[in-house]
Amino acid sequence: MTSARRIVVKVGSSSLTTASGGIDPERISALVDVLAAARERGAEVVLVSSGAIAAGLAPLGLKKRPRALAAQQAAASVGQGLLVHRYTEELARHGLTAGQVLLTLDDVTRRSHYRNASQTFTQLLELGVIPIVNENDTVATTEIRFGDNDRLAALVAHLVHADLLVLLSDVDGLYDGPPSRPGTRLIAEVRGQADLAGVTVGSVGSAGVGTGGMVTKVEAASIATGSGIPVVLTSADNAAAAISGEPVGTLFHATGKRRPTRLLWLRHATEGKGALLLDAGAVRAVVERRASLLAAGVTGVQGDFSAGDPVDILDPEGRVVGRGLVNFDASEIPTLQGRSSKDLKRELGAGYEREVIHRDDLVVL
Ligand SMILES: Nc1ncnc2c1ncn2[C@@H]1O[C@H](COP(=O)(O)OP(=O)(O)O)[C@@H](O)[C@H]1O
Ligand SMILES: N[C@@H](CCC(=O)OP(=O)(O)O)C(=O)O
Repeated sequence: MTSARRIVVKVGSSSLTTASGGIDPERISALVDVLAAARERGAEVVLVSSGAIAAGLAPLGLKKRPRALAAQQAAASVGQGLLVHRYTEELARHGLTAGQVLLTLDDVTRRSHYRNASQTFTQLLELGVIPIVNENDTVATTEIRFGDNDRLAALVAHLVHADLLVLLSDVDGLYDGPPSRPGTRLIAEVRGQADLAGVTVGSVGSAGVGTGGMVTKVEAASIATGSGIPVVLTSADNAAAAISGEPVGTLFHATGKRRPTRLLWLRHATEGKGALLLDAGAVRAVVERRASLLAAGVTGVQGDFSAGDPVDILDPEGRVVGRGLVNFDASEIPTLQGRSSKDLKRELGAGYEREVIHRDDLVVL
């Protein structure tokens, strides 16, 4: 870990705000000092920072995080600029440059968009810029929202081929139960699911500015470690130690190997915009042989989706067995289902010979 060259650091709203809820410039300044020191040692750093909504509250005269999505989006719109301005000023003290990257789910699941995001990160890092990432809250509707920056950070870590993901929160690690309960103990290392068996993972802390609490952090750790990236979860006060590889907080060891990034997004970040029902033979082909899904094995369609959208695939009992990017609109499926590719080509033309979902665009869940 001491040799981590490319590090994604995620900081939560709870670590950036004052007791009264606004953005705390001193905490941003302290974090930037740590990131600059890491850069000085030759590490490349990507920062995923929450805090746009929190930063927008005071200028709008709001006392706490609003409930309605539109009001949160307005707060984020006001706050994001202020937040990035703070980072830009603080990084400039160290002669460093900030670059803002705002992502929605749609930006990274569609193949062309995903490539754009990847190229942008590569270019920014080559230029020595510190990318500051957040969800594009102002345009993210429920369908295209990640909803929490913990998962976003895990997916970004994978996208940029990071060696380490550091999740900074207002708690110094994962405890075996919500730390407000007396007697809970810090878990220093997690080597796999078994180590989480007796752990009660609770929701947001007392300040109420964060989203998702420990649940989304443990999920993020599982996404990252499952594809070969170790994760350190600790408080922002321990950021320097965590980035330098000192044993602080909770270390989640890598458990799996790297997989194609786009499929990781498809598995962990998307929800199906509809569903395709499969017969038993198609389920076997897709799940066991990892084959493409052909029209012949489709028995029904649910929902209203367009070609390119993620859809769930269901077995004859209605259980979700996979998710993929579909090649046809929902309205076209009834004409195609149950028919062989040859048949479709003869009757409808060569454009209809293609798979309903190509195996490269499909994950088995
Ligand atoms: N098992 C647990 N271990 C540690 N913290 C927990 C646990 N269960 C719930 N929490 C709560 O999760 C909170 C952190 O999540 P959150 O408020 O979403 O922070 P952030 O803004 O950093 O994303 C902590 O303040 C803590 O109270
Ligand atoms: N995108 C939102 C933060 C979403 C989020 O996950 O917040 P947090 O749980 O504090 O990391 C914002 O900038 O306010």
